[in-house]
Amino acid sequence: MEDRILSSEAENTEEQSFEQTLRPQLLETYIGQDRVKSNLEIFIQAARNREETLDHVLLYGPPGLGKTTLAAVIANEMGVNMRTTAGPAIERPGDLAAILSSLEPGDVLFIDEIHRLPRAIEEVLYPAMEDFCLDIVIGTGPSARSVRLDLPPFTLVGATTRAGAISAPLRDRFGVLSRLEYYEEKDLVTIVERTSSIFQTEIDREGALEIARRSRGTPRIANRLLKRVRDFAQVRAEGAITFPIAQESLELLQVDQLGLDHIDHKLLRAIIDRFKGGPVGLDTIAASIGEESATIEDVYEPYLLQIGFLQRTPRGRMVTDKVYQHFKLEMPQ
Ligand SMILES: Nc1ncnc2c1ncn2[C@@H]1O[C@H](COP(=O)(O)OP(=O)(O)OP(=O)(O)O)[C@@H](O)[C@H]1O
Ligand SMILES: [Mg+2]
Repeated sequence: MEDRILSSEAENTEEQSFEQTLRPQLLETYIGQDRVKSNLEIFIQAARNREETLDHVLLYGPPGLGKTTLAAVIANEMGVNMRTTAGPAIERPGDLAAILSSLEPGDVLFIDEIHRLPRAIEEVLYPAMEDFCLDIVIGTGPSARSVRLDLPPFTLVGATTRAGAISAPLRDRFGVLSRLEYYEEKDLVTIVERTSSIFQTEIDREGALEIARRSRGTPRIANRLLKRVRDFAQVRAEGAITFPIAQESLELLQVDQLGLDHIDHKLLRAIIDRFKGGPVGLDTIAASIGEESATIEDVYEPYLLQIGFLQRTPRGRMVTDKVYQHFKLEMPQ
């Protein structure tokens, strides 16, 4: 997969530490996702009033929409500490048992990429989530026996980009399932303005709007584009970001007006030029542009489906009228 300024995944550790400084800490400063937020607000308030732990929460949705950020916000709002781990980091049941037994009462345990937990480890989680206990087998063979250990009450917050990959028994043990959506333009404008003020960079409304419009509904991309536009503004315009500055620098970065780049163009043009606009099977498209089917499905396609540029049909993918208009092409008969 190529490097891509519009990738919705975090690029490297430098970007991760940059993001860390931009994370809102409270529900009030967490922008957008109103439906998810107002539900959580009620559950958090209720749990606090009863002096109980919050129900286990599963956060799901595409990369860069704020799942990790929201997990930390939940812990902050509950006034507890958060322990963080990730599905692929837990290799043996004992690893998870060690983490669970080191929690303090009320803590949030955040498991990122929870769909990648091995099945044998998932099974350790079931009694932990349900009854706050661990079943440990001591010894082997005929003398083996199972011992039950109590755990402090805790809240599991799981995050995943692939809700469909989570097993039903695990999914059923979460009391709160929250799906994060692509952000509306107005919320991305607020995010861009907030980040600019943290950067102490001047930006006007039209400049912020132009960056928001090209950010594919994703705060991570909005912040990344802002950072590049800010560099451009410093060199060309004494630092202030205006509409023409944003527009010019995003053109240079080859991000088009809808936030599409050369990879999106390549994919869409291949369907138009080689397959008459579709329908065409995913594997055929993948072979024709030299990409993995899974990459197209998980990384390239979701946003194109979201904006109604692609459609999934039983016979494969099809481009829509909007794509012909966007490329100023004649619709085929
Ligand atoms: N609601 C929000 N308000 C303001 N900034 C946000 C919001 N959501 C996300 N961000 C910013 O976007 C960046 C990415 O968010 P985050 O890392 O939480 O996404 P994620 O969903 O966990 O992504 P991944 O699936 O890759 O783990 C962070 O820098 C964060 O500051
Ligand atoms: Mg994350």
